[in-house]
Amino acid sequence: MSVAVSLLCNVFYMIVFPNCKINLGLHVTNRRADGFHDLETVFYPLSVNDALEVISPGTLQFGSSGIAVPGNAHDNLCLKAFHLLQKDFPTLPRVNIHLHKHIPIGAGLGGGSADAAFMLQLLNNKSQLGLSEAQLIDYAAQLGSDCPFFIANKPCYATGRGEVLEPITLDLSGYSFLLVHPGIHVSTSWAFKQLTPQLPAYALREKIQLPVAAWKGVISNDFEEPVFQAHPVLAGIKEKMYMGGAVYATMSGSGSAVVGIFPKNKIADILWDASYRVFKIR
Ligand SMILES: C[C@](O)(CO)[C@H](O)COP(=O)(O)OP(=O)(O)OC[C@H]1O[C@@H](n2ccc(N)nc2=O)[C@H](O)[C@@H]1O
Ligand SMILES: Nc1ncnc2c1ncn2[C@@H]1O[C@H](COP(=O)(O)OP(=O)(O)OP(=O)(O)O)[C@@H](O)[C@H]1O
Repeated sequence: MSVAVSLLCNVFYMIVFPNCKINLGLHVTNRRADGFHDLETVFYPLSVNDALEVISPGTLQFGSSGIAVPGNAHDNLCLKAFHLLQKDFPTLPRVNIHLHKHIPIGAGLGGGSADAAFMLQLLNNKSQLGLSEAQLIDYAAQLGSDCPFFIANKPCYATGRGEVLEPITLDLSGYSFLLVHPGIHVSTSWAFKQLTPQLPAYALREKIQLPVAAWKGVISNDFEEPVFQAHPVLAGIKEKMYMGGAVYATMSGSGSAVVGIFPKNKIADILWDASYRVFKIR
């Protein structure tokens, strides 16, 4: 490719909409020597989205609007994704990034991981880096345990740290979803420390294929016990969802978002505290 064509390829304006995930079942099975834990879970993508805008070439800049992202902007996962690729592709043109943050943070919805994974994919496509899905998953795993899932971004049974992904057939399009985040920020590393890893009492990989109506009391999230104990309001949210007709309800990841699965277009009109963030995905 000539220099002129290669430069042209790197001139782009792009907006993508990173989505969130929920965990359906989650078991922490082993504490590892590297400080992480082995787990098994089923990841399911849902359409609550951020907006990620990237302009190239530019001066390397990051700005955000919407929900305030805690911490220093230099540590934002979007920039970390850029720097990670730049290490291996030193000629990667600098980009101007704007993130509009809509996915609640510290909610177990993987929003930061989604932003990072979408950034990797965008740079790979627009700057024609030629990375395969497997290579992108390797990069994503360096940015966070939830991050590789968003490269696949389809229902997956996950093991390892969360990066060993096996796509599964799980179509929940016949249901509506209610996501409630009461504003409690749960630290993921704190949540892992509350658990004693153990082998699960049932095979999640098989039980997830049962009808959703059979999941209650079968498919569980190990984090619910300690996180509900620390924040009893969360158990109340889950209970309200069942009272409102949810077919299944669970906390997502290490919390604190609670998700209810309802019959299609039959999400109950539950009155929530005005400070809660409530999302209906019909
Ligand atoms: C709880 C889940 O959301 C379930 O999908 C994920 O396991 C969390 O993934 P994540 O937020 O991407 O987590 P990371 O950013 O990789 O790690 C944050 C911290 O959580 C703990 N951590 C995370 C993932 C894992 N498999 N074992 C861990 O022990 C570690 O203390 C780590 O320092
Ligand atoms: N683009 C980003 N969006 C959100 N958080 C970010 C971002 N970049 C860095 N962070 C940092 O990551 C932390 C957690 O982000 P995230 O929203 O992925 O957590 P979470 O909802 O608990 O997800 P998980 O399911 O991965 O635990 C925040 O406290 C924030 O400081």
